[in-house]
Amino acid sequence: MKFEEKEPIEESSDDVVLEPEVTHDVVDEETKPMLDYENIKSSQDIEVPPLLIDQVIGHEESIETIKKAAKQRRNILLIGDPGVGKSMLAKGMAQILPHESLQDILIYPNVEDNNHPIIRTVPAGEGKKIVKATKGSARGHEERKTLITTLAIGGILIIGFFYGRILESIIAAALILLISIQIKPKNTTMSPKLLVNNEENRFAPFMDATGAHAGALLGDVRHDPYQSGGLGTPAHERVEAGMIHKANRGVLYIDEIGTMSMKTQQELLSAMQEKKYSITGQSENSSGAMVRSQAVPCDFVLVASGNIQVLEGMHIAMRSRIRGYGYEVFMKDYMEDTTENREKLVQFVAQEVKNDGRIPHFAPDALDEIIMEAKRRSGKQNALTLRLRELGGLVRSSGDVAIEKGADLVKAEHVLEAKKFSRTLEQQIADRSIIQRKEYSMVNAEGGRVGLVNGLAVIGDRSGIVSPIAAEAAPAQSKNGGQIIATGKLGEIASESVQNVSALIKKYTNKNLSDYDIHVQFIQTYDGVEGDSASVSIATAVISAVEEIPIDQTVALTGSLNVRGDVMPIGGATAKIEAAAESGMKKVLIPKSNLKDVMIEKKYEDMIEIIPTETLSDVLENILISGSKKDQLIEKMKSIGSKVAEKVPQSTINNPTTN
Ligand SMILES: Nc1ncnc2c1ncn2[C@@H]1O[C@H](COP(=O)(O)OP(=O)(O)OP(=O)(O)O)[C@@H](O)[C@H]1O
Repeated sequence: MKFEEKEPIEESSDDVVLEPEVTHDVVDEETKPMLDYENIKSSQDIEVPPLLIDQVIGHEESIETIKKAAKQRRNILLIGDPGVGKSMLAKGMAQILPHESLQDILIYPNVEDNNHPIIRTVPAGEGKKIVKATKGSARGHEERKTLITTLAIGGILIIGFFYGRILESIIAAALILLISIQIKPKNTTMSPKLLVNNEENRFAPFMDATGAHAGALLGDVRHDPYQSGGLGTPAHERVEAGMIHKANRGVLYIDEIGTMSMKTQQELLSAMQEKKYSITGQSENSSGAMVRSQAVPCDFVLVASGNIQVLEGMHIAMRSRIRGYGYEVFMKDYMEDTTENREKLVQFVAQEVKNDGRIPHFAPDALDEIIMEAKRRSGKQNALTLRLRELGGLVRSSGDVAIEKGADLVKAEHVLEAKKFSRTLEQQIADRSIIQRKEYSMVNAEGGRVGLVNGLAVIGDRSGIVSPIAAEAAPAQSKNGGQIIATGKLGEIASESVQNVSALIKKYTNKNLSDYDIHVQFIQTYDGVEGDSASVSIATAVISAVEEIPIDQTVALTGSLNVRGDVMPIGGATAKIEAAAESGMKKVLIPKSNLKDVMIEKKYEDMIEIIPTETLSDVLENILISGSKKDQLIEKMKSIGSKVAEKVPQSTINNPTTN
């Protein structure tokens, strides 16, 4: 890794203009800057590329595909997590589509069939001129008509007064006025409406149709209550273009396309196929439904996006169309932690500051802090998160703190303060639950207890929580064998875990779980707690209950157990370890394969010992309180384990899969 190979600060510090102040409690590398900031005093010195596509960070392959697609005008399906830059890529694509061929779309009345207005396309910028010219000449006619009418009425009234025929002259004047209102110069009724105007567009249009209803997407015709007697607004004046038409020769972007109704997707599909789509009133009860324009061009590139579940709600033909005439792109949620990518993150900060326009630029120590946060949020040792919308939130709130403190530049301390108060809801719930649990002594951080284990879970994206699990084993009540009774919100997971470990328990303890009724309870669980990583904890609690060996309450644990007793990797290792430390635990057992993901804050390093585990026997050895029962159990497990290892080649044993 380039970063690992970087020289330590001692050797390069002479060259650093602004040396990062180390006033904070970040992980390991706090004593050396994350980057060599030799030539920059702050993020202000970083050049922000003018084109949006060049501002997208960490998605080089996706950008390549987008560029290729833009050249050939292909459709794109972007699948990825929220906030990784899907809509940014789509906007960027619009900027690189050829814009010389943009068109304005005009709609004209149809003298032969009023309800079937005529469509005409002209080069961008011409539309407005045409409308202006016809409106100008119509205005001239109108003015002449008003002048003639005024003169005629005035003349009649004067003659009437002169000859003493006042009543007759007023009636005649009123008649002339009525006739004049009814007569519309041909130019007024025939002047077109500019349906789509691309006059001032420097780039191909980008239309975000996310959540748009059918009318907004496909176009609509307004209702007109005064249709009879020629008093109503002419049909062509009531026609409104849809986003598909405004996106003509540009990009139509739809996020979460799977949530769109099948009917609308079907219509969208036919618009994509035909590249033109007539506008009609979307409401059946409206007079607009009688109007149907000539086909309006809608030659757009579709960029659809969403997370992987979006595919379920997507019309099969729509997906096939994208596959056949475009590309599917799966976007990454992290990038490798290299010097180059760290530099890109600095560029990202510069972009966010520029786009926000209200916050100061970032000093090198604050940039370091952002890079460190990107590392932590990735949840992996050698990675940087690409969920940049959320990281952008931290950039903005750090800027707000700096402004509040009257600082010219954002410093590391401002980022650290922003991190404290811009915690997610889940983090706040986790914090509060730790305090609450301490207050009510719900988490045991001392002594030994049979059947009670301090499991660890994650709520939301990255907030750890200690989740105690209690198990009780009683002789089976039914002749047909024991039951697994799991209470709490994770009942299903508990049952599955107990079933999975029953073979192991039989093997290691010679006890048949079907002779027992096993009660498992997740104490005080919250909605949204993920439970995959609870299986090691459940197995430990059950074995402790069955064998009556107490569990060390100063130890917390996490890990996923397979049916052979191997401890498999889990997610959110860092958050879980930090939660265990916050709750007063002295040790934490984590899967060995997760060691590389651990990036706990410095302050926790002395608070808790991290013990890697590979097998259930490693776990039990470290968590059960010593005594003859424990020694017997561990010995047995080890002897069985070594027999298995002798029979099965090592390569087949160590074949972990991620849960
Ligand atoms: N890869 C990236 N490079 C630079 N900035 C990014 C990137 N990803 C996200 N951002 C920042 O986050 C903001 C939001 O990103 P964007 O709207 O493109 O995300 P998204 O993937 O479309 O999210 P969602 O699916 O929730 O709509 C962008 O405007 C930009 O400021």
